[in-house]
Amino acid sequence: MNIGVLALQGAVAEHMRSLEEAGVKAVAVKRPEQLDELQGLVIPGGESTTIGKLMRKYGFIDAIRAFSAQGKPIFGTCAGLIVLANHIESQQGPEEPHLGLMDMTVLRNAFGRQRESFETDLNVHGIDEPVRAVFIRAPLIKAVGADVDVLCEVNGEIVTARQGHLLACSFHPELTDDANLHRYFAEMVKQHLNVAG
Ligand SMILES: NC(=O)CC[C@H](N)C(=O)O
Repeated sequence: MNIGVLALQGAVAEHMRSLEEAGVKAVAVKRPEQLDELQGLVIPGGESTTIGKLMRKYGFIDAIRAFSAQGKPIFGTCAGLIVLANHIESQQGPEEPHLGLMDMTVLRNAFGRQRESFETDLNVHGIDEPVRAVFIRAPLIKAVGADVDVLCEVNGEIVTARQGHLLACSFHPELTDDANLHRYFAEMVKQHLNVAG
């Protein structure tokens, strides 16, 4: 089982390390053709506008939509969550969605004003151990569609959600040495492989 990490911009090496820690072979994805050999994909944190631009430039938008249409799991963290959302808002107003795969409204830099970054332990539904999370100019999920399950909230704000084979969190799980959320994602990929045969 190979899981790719979209390697256009952002925390790529850290996600690869966390996946290896979860017992999975991780691959840095630089070309859309590589997706054919992969069973799951992580879209890392970084800067969503930059990641979106590079995805358009290198032909990743249609390729990742086709990957998702096969039911292959995708995990977006922080900017990666923004890239997955079908509605994006910022302090300046609405923005064009990038992949538009997950039915949710996200607000960029939502924790940015009060505190640029912070670290905390979270209880995520479906994971027994606490998940160590680092928030860096993090987005929050303002609203989710009927098919989306909320897995974690901080002070009443949604920070982790799942829509079937799509998982998204507004923090950086890869900047800690706990790989609990990566193990959870690896399990989603294994389950899809079992169903797909
Ligand atoms: N740590 C992050 O990925 C921050 C996301 C970034 N603030 C954005 O809006 O794209």
